[in-house]
Amino acid sequence: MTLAIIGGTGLTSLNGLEIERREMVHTPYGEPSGPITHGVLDGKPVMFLARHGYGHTIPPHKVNYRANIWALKHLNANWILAVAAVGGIAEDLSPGRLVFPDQIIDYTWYRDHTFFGENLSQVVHIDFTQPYDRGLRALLIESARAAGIDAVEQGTYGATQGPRLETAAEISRMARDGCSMVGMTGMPEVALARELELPYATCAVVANWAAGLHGQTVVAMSEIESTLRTGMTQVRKLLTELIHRL
Ligand SMILES: CSC[C@H]1O[C@H](OP(=O)(O)O)[C@H](O)[C@@H]1O
Ligand code: HPA
Repeated sequence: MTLAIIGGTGLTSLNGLEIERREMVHTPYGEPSGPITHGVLDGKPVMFLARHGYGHTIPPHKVNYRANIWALKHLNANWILAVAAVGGIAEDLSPGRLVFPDQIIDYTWYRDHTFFGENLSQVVHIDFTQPYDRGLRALLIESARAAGIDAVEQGTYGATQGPRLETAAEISRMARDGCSMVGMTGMPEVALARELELPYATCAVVANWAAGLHGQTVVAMSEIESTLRTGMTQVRKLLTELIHRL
């Protein structure tokens, strides 16, 4: 049974991964973000894919989400753990914290968002009431507690189009909508995983307060980068616990 990890901003490689090989998969939907790395992490088989490419060259609206998810399914991944950087909207989502979203609102547009859009013998509507896999989320929560990580165990991810950051007014609207965090890659990734029946959960790292919050006049990329560096050390600790529970 193999865990696939999709690494986002701040996670283009996995510390401690014993790499066995890298494999490029050509999919009916085009090329994934890069080769899939097969290896062993803490004694268990793992696949790793850098969402924005290994040199972080693919912006969020240009990621080929369909090719990425299709490739992981094709390689027989059993679970997908997505690692993502987000801006914190809710009071408790301060920079540096980990959060495991349980809901998502899609504000993206014009992305290839379904495998069921063409060449069908009948129309398919998947259930998406609970977008994230309950079992994998439960393991994330248990793993964080075991690792002594003070993670926020639920929240609503608002997925924006990017690549620009949001205006203060957009963040106010998202807060009114019930979003507790904001990122640019949550959709359509999680929906595509559900379409292919791949259990998927997200571990998000809060990189910054979202635009306009807490008296902030600009969102500084330098601050985001340094917060993510420490956040990813926590993610690595979490992975050790998670892997032994799968
Ligand atoms: C200000 S960084 C924005 C960038 O980081 C997040 O990427 P990912 O979800 O892949 O970690 C966010 O969605 C944006 O793409
Ligand atoms: O403030 C943000 N907005 C959108 N995506 C993000 N990813 C990290 N921080 C942010």
